[in-house]
Amino acid sequence: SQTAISYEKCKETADWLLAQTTLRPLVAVVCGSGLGGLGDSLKDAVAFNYQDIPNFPQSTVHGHAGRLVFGKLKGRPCVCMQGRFHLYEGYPIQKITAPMRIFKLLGVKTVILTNAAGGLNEKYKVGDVMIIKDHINMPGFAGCNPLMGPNDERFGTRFPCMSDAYDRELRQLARHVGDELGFGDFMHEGVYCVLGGPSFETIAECRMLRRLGADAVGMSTVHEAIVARHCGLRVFALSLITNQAVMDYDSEEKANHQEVLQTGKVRSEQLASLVSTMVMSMKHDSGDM
Ligand SMILES: Nc1nc2ncn(CCNC(CO)CO)c2c(=O)[nH]1
Repeated sequence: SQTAISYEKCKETADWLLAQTTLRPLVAVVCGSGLGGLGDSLKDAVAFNYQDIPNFPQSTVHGHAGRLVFGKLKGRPCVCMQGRFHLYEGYPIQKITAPMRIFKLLGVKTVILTNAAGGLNEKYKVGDVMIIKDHINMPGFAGCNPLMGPNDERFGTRFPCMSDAYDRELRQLARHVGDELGFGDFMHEGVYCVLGGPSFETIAECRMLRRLGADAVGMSTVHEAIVARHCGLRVFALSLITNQAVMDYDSEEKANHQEVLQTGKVRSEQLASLVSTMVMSMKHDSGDM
């Protein structure tokens, strides 16, 4: 059901948060499975459990804390979601993406989305990082799109363009910062395909998605990116490759969540320094940070 999260509800939540902290974040970071550590590196942090925030959904997935953390990354005001929401948890898609609209009403300009994903591109190794340059919205093909239903012009236009969803400048910045930090040999740029989950994809589905041009497969991020772009936020997104999707029938490999979380631990501090260095280097003069 497309239970719309109304402008008024998002505004109520944003106003509640604005009353709780003097921080005014310009960047929001969404931490994927096992990448919640990013939120622990915020300075002068003020944290809210999702269940204490009016109209906020609750995290139900192991590896997703369920906290909204306001603080500073290298001196820049940020807000970090430790735990995000997925279709497979049974949430209406508009509940999953409501935080993007709340960030917009908080005055956030840029959203950084991170996730754990399976590698479809044979060049990718477990632990690699893929900068998302574009997405394939499989659920969207079947009408499962967060913008379905009446459009609220106060957020954005009825038919938003998605050909520029993943900000080119921020992708260039990420590649530059990655090279500076010596991460170049495990960083890639590619196409992320979202599926509903919670079952991992079959071998036939992996082979099909690869043929369709996908480099990584996951169960999140795309819905948030669409809603963020609809309301005019800049979007940067990256995937931590936590396993290689199984591509041939005689392979013994089996995707599992523990492996996803384990890989997240290995890379999370490097991802934290990539993201925090990006946040520090983002343009501020023109104020469209
Ligand atoms: N093959 C494969 N590997 C993956 N690693 C992480 N994810 C994203 C899904 N993450 C879930 C389960 O770990 C938790 O949100 C996937 C996926 O969907 N497929």
